[in-house]
Amino acid sequence: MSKITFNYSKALGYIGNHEIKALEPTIDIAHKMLHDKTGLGNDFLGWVDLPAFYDKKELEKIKETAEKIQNQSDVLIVVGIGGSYLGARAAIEMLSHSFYNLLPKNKRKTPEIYFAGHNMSARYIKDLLEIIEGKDISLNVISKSGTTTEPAIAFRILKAYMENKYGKEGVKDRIYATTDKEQGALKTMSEEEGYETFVIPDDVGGRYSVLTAVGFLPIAVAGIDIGQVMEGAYEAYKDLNNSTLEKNHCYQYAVVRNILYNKGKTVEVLVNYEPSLYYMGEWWKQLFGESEGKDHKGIFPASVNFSTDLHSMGQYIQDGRRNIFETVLHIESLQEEVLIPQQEKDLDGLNYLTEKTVDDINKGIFEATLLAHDDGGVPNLIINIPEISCYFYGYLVYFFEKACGISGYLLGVNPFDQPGVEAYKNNMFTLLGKRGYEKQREEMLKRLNKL
Ligand SMILES: O=P(O)(O)OC[C@H]1O[C@H](O)[C@H](O)[C@@H](O)[C@@H]1O
Repeated sequence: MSKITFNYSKALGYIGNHEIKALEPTIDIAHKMLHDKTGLGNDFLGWVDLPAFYDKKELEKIKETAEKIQNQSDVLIVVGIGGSYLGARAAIEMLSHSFYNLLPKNKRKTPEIYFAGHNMSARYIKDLLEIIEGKDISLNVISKSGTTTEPAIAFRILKAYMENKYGKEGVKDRIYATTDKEQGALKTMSEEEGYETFVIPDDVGGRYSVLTAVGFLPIAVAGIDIGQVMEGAYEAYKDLNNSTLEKNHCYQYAVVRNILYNKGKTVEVLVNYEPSLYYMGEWWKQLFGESEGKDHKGIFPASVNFSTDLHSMGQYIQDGRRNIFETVLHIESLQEEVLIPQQEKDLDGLNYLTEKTVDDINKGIFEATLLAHDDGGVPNLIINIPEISCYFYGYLVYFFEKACGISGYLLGVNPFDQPGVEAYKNNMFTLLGKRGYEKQREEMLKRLNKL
């Protein structure tokens, strides 16, 4: 089976192979820290061996429940935020029809899937309630802590809506909770209300949790083969379980991005040429942003969608401040073939392209951009993905998770905590008047010119 590979030849004008070699001993240490669980954040390394030692019974239970949801409902609502949302959305967007929810019933045997709890927009919730009106609904609420405000509020609203529709007894069979095995409000509520629960292992943090029930239940409901996803992750687990830089493309990526960072390339832009990879970029940003952005350091992860953004952000990348490098998700071969039709009168002057497919043009844009950005002073890293498939989704997820862990250790941070996200939460609780947060309220209201 072909593999995901890493190519940094378009960064060699900025870094030398000797610099990569010089990091070999450090990489060996970082590898051991991850595998022997001796580094910072070692309580959260359950994801490292997950593809080899995952709970097979749980996976079967997920498949059965997914089938049940497919049969019982027209719609699945997935409530979650951050790591309890992005991985599933990335998989469903990458591996399903581009217009999945709009497909007619005879073309899509699986439920429509909507996400909630990842924003606090009244408008979004109103519109969602309108779109699900008259349809049969199942809901998967996902929260590791079980206490995150946005999904908890969205769940409260949707739970009330569902109880009104199906009764308290009826919803027992339609609400599925994915949370900690014993802690948190969601766990307590699920026990009290009698919801079926799925467990997020203690030692797997939110942004590393897509290969557990967190990602797998919604992904399976969409009709995606989660066994194949795990197979891909397992292959990555085996391929990347060595610290030989020459062989380990994932570690090469971690090393190269750190060398570039140390040379002032502080922004990494993840590039895709397939709209279905948009949420892969969102997932990747959380993974790297929360893992590395701390102690006043870390690469700023950004993402762009080409060729759309070549007509907007392309200007900045080509010509703006030179603190950027790009990492391109390059899909080597696409199944879909769309031909460019010949026209008798060549009014738009495009007849010279009629021997080519749309994907040929997309690849042409990729190669042209690669050279242009190289000329413009932007190092380009390429991650070659043989094709868009469940298997390579799993492989890619594990590739990035491991690169992120290693990269964080190279940077000297704990890649498995996120202390920075608490700041806004504390302010919010204070301002909204949560009990126990009264102390700074007055001072905060003054700062907002509300007193
Ligand atoms: O799964 P939950 O506990 O609800 O957390 C959801 C998300 O919220 C947080 O604030 C964290 O910054 C994220 O790392 C996490 O993925």
